[in-house]
Amino acid sequence: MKAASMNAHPSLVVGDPIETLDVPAAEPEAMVRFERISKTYPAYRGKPGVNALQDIDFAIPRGSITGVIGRSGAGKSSLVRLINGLEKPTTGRVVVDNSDISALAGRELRLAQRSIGMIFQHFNLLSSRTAADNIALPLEIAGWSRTDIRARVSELLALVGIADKHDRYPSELSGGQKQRVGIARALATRPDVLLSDEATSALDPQTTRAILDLLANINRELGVTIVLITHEMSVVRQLAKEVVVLDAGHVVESGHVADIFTHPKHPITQSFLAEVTGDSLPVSLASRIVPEPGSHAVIRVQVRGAGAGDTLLARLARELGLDVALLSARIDEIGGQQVGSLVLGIPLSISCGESATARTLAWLSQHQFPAERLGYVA
Ligand SMILES: Nc1ncnc2c1ncn2[C@@H]1O[C@H](COP(=O)(O)OP(=O)(O)OP(=O)(O)O)[C@@H](O)[C@H]1O
Repeated sequence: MKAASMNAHPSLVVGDPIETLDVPAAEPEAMVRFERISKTYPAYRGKPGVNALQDIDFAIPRGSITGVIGRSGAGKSSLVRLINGLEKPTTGRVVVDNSDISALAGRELRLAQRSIGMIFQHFNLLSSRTAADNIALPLEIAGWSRTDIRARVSELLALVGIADKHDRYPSELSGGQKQRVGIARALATRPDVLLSDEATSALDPQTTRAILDLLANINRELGVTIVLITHEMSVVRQLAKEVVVLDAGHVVESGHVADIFTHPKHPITQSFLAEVTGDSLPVSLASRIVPEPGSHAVIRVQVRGAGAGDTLLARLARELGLDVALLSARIDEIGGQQVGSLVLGIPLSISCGESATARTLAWLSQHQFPAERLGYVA
């Protein structure tokens, strides 16, 4: 096994700090590092080869919860199978906890895989085993004694909140309870990394919330690095602090969730975001917006940070002398930060006219508030 330099790709570690400091902040230590990865599935029985991943070069910080989001076929599963060594990269290497997992095979690979747990969309439990026996399986394979297995399984059932389901078979459990068994089984051998492959996609919103809360607790209390593979931005928003956006086998955007949510650059990220933040205006306001000048110009402004919306209104009044109307506001908590958008009405009085709107847009741009003009209200 080869130890790799932590500084091999300093600009590519996901999660540069949000604040600008005089002294460059220390780079977070990587738990998983993709180094110039490509993955091509060869042509097979007349089917053409597939370039599933190309130029993948980023790191997942130790102890983080990192979301990997992409549409179907973007390469998410291929990426996750490279982390646990189920697939080998065509070029490049995958370094997990300072070991090149792509170079391991046989017993060495199986040992490394014990420190990487995985949970699945359809839970993958054995129907003929009880909850306790499903959780015990990886411990049996690892050669634990019966006494140690019994104690560890009880501990794990309590950890995931289903101590009373010890003797239940999967068919007697709800989807959420089955996923709790899956999580307990994945954590049995005390892994450093937990891979979640669409683990909440088959669950209803309330159960999804409970499972994501459980994963957040596990990350906080056990320090396990969590990699969340998903096609749902709402899952990334609820749980992840870092996000990597995959499209057609390429990383198109990566960074802090709050940054990506407030300044999405790539069209695919923008389309994911529209699904959760909903650029839609309240119906009563949307129906009043017209293209011809009326009493107010309507501007939507992105804000972030506690109290940022109030501060913005106060500054517009103080610095531009404008009596701005707040037409609609939406503030959410994303990646631990308050982010949202305000829809403002800028008065078009005879004295200020269009120039007030132009001055407001210039001021917002100068102070780095992303803004767009939506039209006018009468
Ligand atoms: N074993 C394989 N052999 C050949 N092609 C494959 C194999 N596995 C995946 N692919 C192809 O690689 C591309 C990426 O697939 P992958 O499953 O990694 O994407 P994904 O983002 O996980 O998609 P989904 O969300 O639908 O599972 C797709 O074009 C897929 O058809």
